Amino acid sequence: MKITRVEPFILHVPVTGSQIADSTHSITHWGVVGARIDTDAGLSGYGFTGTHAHLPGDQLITRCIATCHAPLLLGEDPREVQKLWHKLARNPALQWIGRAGITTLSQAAIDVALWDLKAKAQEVPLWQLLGGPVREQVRAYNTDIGWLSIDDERLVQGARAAVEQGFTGIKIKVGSTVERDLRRLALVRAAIGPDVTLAVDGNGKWDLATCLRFCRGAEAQDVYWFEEPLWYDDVKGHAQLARASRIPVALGEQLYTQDAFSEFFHQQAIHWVQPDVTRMGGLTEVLRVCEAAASWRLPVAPHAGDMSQVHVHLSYAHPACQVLEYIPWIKDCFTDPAEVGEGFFRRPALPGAGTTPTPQAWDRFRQPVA
Ligand SMILES: O=C(NO)[C@H](O)[C@H](O)[C@H](O)CO
Ligand SMILES: [Mg+2]
Repeated sequence: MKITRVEPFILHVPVTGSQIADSTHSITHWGVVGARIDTDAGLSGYGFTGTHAHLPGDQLITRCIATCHAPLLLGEDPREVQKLWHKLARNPALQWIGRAGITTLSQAAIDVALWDLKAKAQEVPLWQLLGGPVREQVRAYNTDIGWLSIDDERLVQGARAAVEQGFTGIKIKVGSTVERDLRRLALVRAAIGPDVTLAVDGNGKWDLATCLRFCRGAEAQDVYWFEEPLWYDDVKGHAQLARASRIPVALGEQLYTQDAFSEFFHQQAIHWVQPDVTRMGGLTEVLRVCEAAASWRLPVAPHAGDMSQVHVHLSYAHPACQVLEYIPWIKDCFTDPAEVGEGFFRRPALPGAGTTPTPQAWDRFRQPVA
């Protein structure tokens, strides 16, 4: 099988309620920035990275796909995923301009498209290609009810509704003021009861002193994990927080390489590992991180930069994965949506990686790739 064409694409898909915010970002659409890879066997694979739908930035990624990565792929066998991952990631000219950033987001779209092709060629869902299911169910936790843009009353209503729908895990955003965030945390804990896991996510906003103050007040609410409490690259700060607080530290959605995770492992600065195929140059590097997490006996909760379209396959197939984020913004854009029923992700049925857009989504949400 040979790669005959690589076509970049951009979809901008509205978020729930037309606008959401965390401590750092406020967005109206999710950017699905990807590549369709065609082959001489008549199969096409799709992969994408996730952005905040900033079109000029998305077009930088698609230009990287079209002019830097695509020429390295034409004529290659798409099933040789490891070889092609290294060919792109270690291309001297591209490595020189970006070992982490736009080049890895561009490569993420391509690597996932290759895994999609590989699974389609074997006519199996990706979880089967990865070794088959290691669990009967993949537990979901709902992030989409916990945005900072949601007022207290609707926050409590949404949390209750999620529990009524069967969710056994919830995550709410923090990073506004400690007082406001502790108040909201207590309201949600009171609303959902003691048995639903309740995580918080700061998206890297606060400094260590603020995190310590928040954690002192939050410990009474049995917080499942404190996600991205500090700046993404601050390994020593996370290590200090992990030692000073009894709330587990989670991070990873902003890390690009296995080496970045390795530093957090070695400094014991992480309890929950949250890699993301849309940031790490694809599934190939995320699999390395899952193996490393397993060797450190740390649980994995993949981040939903893909809105769990691909990570639901990973979570069924990799023993280190324990729970998966649910954000439903883009699921209906795909022929095999990442769906949750009674608190658990449905096991995907179709061949591939869950990344094939529907014709309706393709027509409705396409943006110009410049
Ligand atoms: O942190 C996250 N999940 O854990 C979300 O991906 C971000 O909040 C969204 O991208 C909006 O910025
Ligand atoms: Mg997060």
